[in-house]
Amino acid sequence: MSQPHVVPPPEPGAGPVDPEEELTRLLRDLRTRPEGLTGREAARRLVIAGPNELVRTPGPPWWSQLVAQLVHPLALLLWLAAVLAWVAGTPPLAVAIVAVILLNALFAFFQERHAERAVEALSEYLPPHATVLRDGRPVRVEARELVPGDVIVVGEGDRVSADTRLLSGSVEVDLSALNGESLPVRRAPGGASDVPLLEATDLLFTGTSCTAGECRAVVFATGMRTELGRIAALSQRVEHVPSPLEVQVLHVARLIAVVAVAMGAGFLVVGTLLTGLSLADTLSFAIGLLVANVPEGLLPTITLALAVGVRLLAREGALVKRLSAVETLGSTSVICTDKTGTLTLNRMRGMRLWTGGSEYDAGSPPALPGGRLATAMSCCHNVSVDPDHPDDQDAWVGDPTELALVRLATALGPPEQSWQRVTQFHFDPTLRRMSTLDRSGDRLVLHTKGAPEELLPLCTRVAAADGTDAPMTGRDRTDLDALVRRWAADGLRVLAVADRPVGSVTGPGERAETERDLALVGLVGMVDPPRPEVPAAVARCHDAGIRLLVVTGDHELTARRVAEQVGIGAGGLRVVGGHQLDAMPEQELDALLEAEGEIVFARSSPEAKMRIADALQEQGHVVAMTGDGVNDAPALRRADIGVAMGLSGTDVAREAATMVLTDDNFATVVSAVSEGRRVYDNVRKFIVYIFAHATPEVVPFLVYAFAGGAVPLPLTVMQILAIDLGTETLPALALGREPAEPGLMERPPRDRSAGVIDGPMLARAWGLLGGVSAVLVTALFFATLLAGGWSPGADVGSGAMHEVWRQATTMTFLGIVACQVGTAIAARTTRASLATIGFATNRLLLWGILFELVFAAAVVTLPPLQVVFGTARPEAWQVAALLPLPVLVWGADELWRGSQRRRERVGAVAGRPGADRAAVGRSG
Ligand SMILES: Nc1ncnc2c1ncn2[C@@H]1O[C@H](COP(=O)(O)OP(=O)(O)OP(=O)(O)O)[C@@H](O)[C@H]1O
Repeated sequence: MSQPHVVPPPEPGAGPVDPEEELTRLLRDLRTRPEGLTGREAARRLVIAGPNELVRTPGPPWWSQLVAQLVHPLALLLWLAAVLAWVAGTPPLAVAIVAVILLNALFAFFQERHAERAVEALSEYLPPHATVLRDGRPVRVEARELVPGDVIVVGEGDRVSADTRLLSGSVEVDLSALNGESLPVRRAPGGASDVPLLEATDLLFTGTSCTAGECRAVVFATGMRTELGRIAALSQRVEHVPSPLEVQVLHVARLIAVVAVAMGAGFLVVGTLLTGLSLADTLSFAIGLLVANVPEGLLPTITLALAVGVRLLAREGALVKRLSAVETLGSTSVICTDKTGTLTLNRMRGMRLWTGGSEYDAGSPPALPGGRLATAMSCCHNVSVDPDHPDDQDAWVGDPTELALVRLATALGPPEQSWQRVTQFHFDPTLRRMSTLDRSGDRLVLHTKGAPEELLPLCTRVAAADGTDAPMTGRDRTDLDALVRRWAADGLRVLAVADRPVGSVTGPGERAETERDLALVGLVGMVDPPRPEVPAAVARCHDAGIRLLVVTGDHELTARRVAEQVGIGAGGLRVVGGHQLDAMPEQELDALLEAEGEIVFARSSPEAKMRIADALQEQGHVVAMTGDGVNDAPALRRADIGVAMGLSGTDVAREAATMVLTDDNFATVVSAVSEGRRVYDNVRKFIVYIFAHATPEVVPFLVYAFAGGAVPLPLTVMQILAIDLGTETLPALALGREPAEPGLMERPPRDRSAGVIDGPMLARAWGLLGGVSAVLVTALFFATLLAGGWSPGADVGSGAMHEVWRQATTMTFLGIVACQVGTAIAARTTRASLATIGFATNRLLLWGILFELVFAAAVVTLPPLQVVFGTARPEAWQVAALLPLPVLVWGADELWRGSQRRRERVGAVAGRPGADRAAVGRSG
């Protein structure tokens, strides 16, 4: 025999526990019983043993994160600029650039920490839960409250929250979290004890999940004393994986940096050869171009915008696990949703009843005390009833379908005998039925319920009103079929209920052998009303060009009716049955999915979800897929956005999903898509804003360079720094918080392959906004020079002309600031007019602009800053000349957007709404 595996004592003073010792000894060592602990004892142990939590391994220290910000490629470029400035004999400039690098790194560092915390905080919204016996009763507690000695109940889809030894029942578990092995293994009490701990067949470990079955197990280790805790190197930190958006922007930023370097180097040549400037002058000038073009704050600002999106989504009931999911959500083009609980309320109520050959209204059921239907319904379920208040139906906990059946059974009248469960065959979503084997005295009866299509073929007899069985004839089958279809067409979920006396107990492996030769005892039709908010959410999807597919386990007609009730398939609805889909070749499925209209996939299996997701993705769609069961996990992983249900979903599905809905509501998926679109739009808005300054900063330089010495330098490098890293920062951040633009959910989804930065957007930023600004500030520069008596070629190096030149560069600086105010207001919308969104709807931006103005005023009026930035106090007429600038820049853009909207309307009238709207939606 191998060494016993000894787990450290659960509490000080107690002896070590060997989880594989004989069960009674283990229970004694843990000072517990198969009925578990009392609530008071558990509370006491919690204080001593501490919460059942894994201590997180710390990530890299804060300073290493900060250093990383100092050495990323764009920062290295700035370091290069600083060195060049030093070499060129302009130490103040070098110092200024180093200051910029440091400030920039700090800014990025704090933004990223902020973003990380936003994602980490999500785990607090969704604490794992466990069902534990306390005072002999199953209660649901947070997993952190489990203590050694607790007896927990583990069911299908649950994540195991502590290291435990099985007491009763049997389960299949997925150990992949511990050993990477993805095939589920069976665990049951008993078994050899001389195997490695992880292979013991009667132990369950933290982090594994139950894929089938149900069991009770006693906790022998919690928190860091568990196997998972011991392998504590398993870091649980949320890693920041750059989102596709960030990667794209990084590429563009690098490209721009290369262009900036090329421009700087080019200017070095042009400047020295053509204009006869000194090398030092051209060098500092080239540095200016470089600094002007490098989009320093862009990446951290995007990360922050995504993190803010994550937090807002959490408030709306959608917990997103990855930052990048926010942007993917925005491009969702197909939502595959299940029906029960997502489109409907998942509040089942029995409506109709068929038994003994007659149909009844379930509201006034026949009194059938001891009837076989009532007996079967009250035996075949996993609803838990509070033993102290068995009649309090509101306190019953369980699957809504089963709750409805148990309530109906109670209304029909209590069974004559009391029944004890011997074993059960769990509800299997592929077989669509469940059975229990129950004993009453020496009678052993199998009770089965499930989808009629699955159960009726297994029935050979029908129970008559007097309780006797008659053979099921072909005629019976036709009539029953018609009845099921009639009820389903009214939107009812129909379940068939059957029984069979059994000779002897069979093992769980013999399901097919046991579930046969059944007698049908009744049919039940249940209603599950649609959620009131769903029709509006469906309409929003349709406006937004998002297609909806219902993938449900329910009957075709039931699913069709519910889909129609909420407006799915208003423009054509096709219903595909499970068998039909299974037999469908891939090309046919592709053709079906490519065709117009919406589809209900009824009686579908979890595997079907995978097929559908795959086919849609291959067609270039971005697919959001909802699911709640264990078997849904692969499809949830496969979809672009796997959406699990927080309330009714299993732990396994929640883990596989990218997004968890805390309210299980379809409408929340749609809100999340809208939030994703908003965040993506806002990222584009601040890119437009940040890029727009490049033209007015570069053009004056080019004028200077190509004037061959006749025109003095219109803007100093220090002034460029004051704009890029001073005045402009807060408005850019504020644009990331812009509210959703009208029409956000009325345009088609973004093309999966469309870049965040595209031609039209650059044309708007550099050409329109930047171009107008460049003309205006250059005019202002010349106007100031000419008003001061300057003539081309005049020496501005000293004397009165030097003062005039300082004023002129100050006006270029202030002109760019004023134009950027106009740009910020223009960039707030991509298509809509300012009037439709309202001037004051982004308060943060107004504060940002105020900061910008105060900062600029300080730079030109405070003497120490005047020295640093080479500025002069402007005169009154010059300040007055700045006032129209924001209006002119914004006005030009407003006119352009107006013309775009007109074109779009014309396009819509011409019958090409999609194409044109898509183009406009993409243009910056
Ligand atoms: N607890 C149960 N016992 C027996 N049969 C059930 C039970 N729950 C559901 N069924 C049957 O199995 C069918 C499929 O159920 P399943 O839970 O897989 O899908 P669903 O909840 O109807 O659909 P959706 O995938 O839209 O949530 C149901 O239509 C019903 O006939």
